[in-house]
Amino acid sequence: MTDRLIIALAQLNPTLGAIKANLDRAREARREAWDADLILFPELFICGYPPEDLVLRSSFVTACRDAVEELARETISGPAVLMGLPWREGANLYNSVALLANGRIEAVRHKFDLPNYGVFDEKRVFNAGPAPGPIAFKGVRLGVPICEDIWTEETCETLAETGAEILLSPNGSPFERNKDDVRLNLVVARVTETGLPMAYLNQVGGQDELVFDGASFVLNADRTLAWQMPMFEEQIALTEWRREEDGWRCVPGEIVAVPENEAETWKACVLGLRDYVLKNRFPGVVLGLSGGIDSAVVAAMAVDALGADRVHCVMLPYAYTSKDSLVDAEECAKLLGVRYDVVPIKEPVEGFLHALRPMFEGTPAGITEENLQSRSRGVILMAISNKFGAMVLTTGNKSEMSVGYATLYGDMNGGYNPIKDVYKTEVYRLAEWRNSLGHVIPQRIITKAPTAELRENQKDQDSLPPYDVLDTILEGLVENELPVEQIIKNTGYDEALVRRIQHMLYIAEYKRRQAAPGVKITRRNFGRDRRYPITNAFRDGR
Ligand SMILES: Nc1ncnc2c1ncn2[C@@H]1O[C@H](COP(=O)(O)OP(=O)(O)OC[C@H]2O[C@@H]([n+]3cccc(C(=O)O)c3)[C@H](O)[C@@H]2O)[C@@H](O)[C@H]1O
Ligand SMILES: Nc1ncnc2c1ncn2[C@@H]1O[C@H](COP(=O)(O)OP(=O)(O)OP(=O)(O)O)[C@@H](O)[C@H]1O
Ligand SMILES: NC(=O)CC[C@H](N)C(=O)O
Repeated sequence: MTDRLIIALAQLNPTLGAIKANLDRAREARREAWDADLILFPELFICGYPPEDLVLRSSFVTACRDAVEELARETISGPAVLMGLPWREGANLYNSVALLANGRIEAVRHKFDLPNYGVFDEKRVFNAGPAPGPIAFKGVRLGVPICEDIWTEETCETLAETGAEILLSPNGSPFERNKDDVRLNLVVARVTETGLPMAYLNQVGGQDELVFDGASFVLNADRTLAWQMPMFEEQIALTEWRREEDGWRCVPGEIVAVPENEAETWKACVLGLRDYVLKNRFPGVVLGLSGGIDSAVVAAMAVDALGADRVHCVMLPYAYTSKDSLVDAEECAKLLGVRYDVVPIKEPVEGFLHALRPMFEGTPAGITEENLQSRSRGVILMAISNKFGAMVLTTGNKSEMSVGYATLYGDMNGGYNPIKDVYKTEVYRLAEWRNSLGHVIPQRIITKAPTAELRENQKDQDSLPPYDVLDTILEGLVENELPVEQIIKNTGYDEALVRRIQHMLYIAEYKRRQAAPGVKITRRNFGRDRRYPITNAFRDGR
């Protein structure tokens, strides 16, 4: 029995499905933490989280098991390992953690509480394990509740009742604004109920729409914070634990400051974008830079994510593109230091109009002709992507995605959208915040009235309410699922307006189903968090 343990917390960024690379990263982490007794990895680290239906493939589960067996053999020397992997037992498949020590897999525990809400679908692919007991390691009983297991009381309570002395929780907990506070409150509750200290370890990195922020921490039994690890960065923390009269205590270590508000959102968008591009092996990104706020913010995020030399901006002017837009786009590209090209779309637009003239003869010009401009830009950006390999970024913010204010197969073209879950009012705040670190977005882009420039003197506010009004209504409808009547009562807005926005939101579902994925930053992103039918005749109170 020991009275001192060094436990390494490996807050790392796995690549989903890259089992060999993740195994190598685990080996490297073990070397870095060679003096530790034990190294803890995030939930399902060997394959990355969330593996979704990949775990339904027996070859995938076998490859994970083989990799973990290989690592186990190496634990003849150096630190023991707590490693997450999918674990098959007869007909059951569990989301598990294995203790690797003395050259073998010494113990396995399974996740008891499988999350099945929001973005999570674990009951679809995993079986719930039996209530786990502690794992004995060097004479210390370690409780290993896996992520959702700490979101309810039962697992930690069982672990405490069956003699656990320290709680070590591996997590795959995706980012949402202010979620670090939610997690801290949960851990405070579990620590209070059990009287046990807990190390909370989270994955870091982007995985499709999800961003894992890390922000791991250790809370002692007296509820004092012993460690706070960084957000959005890898780190291996060597935490020292001592047995004292009233139980185990983590010796206070580093407490790093975590970003908040715009800084937190910006970093999440940047990390989500960076990992999507790098993990899918694109050489860089290309986007249409219009001289408007959305594309300017996306370009700045892309530069922060990938470096200026991997970002290509293209201005695609037409008859309605103003002189200011041309000047602002060029200025923005200069400030960002990116490659900038101008490709006029007059000829393609006129080519389409010419081809359609016999059929369209006598019809009034309108949305159809406006969309041809957006679609010509979309075709050109995709051609640049095909030719040079860079992925197209699409730039629709959450306000626009909500009400269908974007052209399908036009400005909706693209592989990824870093601001998909960011409302327009927040896009402005992000631009101001980013400029406070270094001027990259010309001020006029932030102050001028938003316009799609698809016809003479067009302004977004011709067809939409002011964005602060729109965003308030949308937050009620999307984030909070409030009844229309409640939103009218809360805000005092015109009933017809709120009903119109609800209608626009519902009839744009078909567009969102065809939209590129983008970083989730809210409680309810358009993706897995909010699964509305496309064919939907329901309207509140009608
Ligand atoms: N339920 C459904 N299921 C499947 N498909 C459906 C559908 N309803 C319509 N459609 C199809 O979709 C077409 C309409 O969609 P679409 O072609 O995109 O065109 P639409 O939504 O009619 O027009 C685009 C809108 O976005 C605005 N816009 C465009 C570009 C940029 C910006 C900006 O500020 O960023 C704003 C523009 O002012 C206009 O209000 C229909 O013609 C039909 O083919
Ligand atoms: N003249 C243009 N040159 C290059 N890209 C353009 C141009 N106009 C539109 N785009 C692309 O289409 C997207 C949708 O733009 P649009 O100007 O229609 O509305 P927006 O949502 O206000 O965007 P932004 O604020 O970037 O202008 C832009 O973000 C940009 O990527
Ligand atoms: N992987 C999990 O079990 C995550 C679920 C948990 N509620 C979280 O977001 O942290």
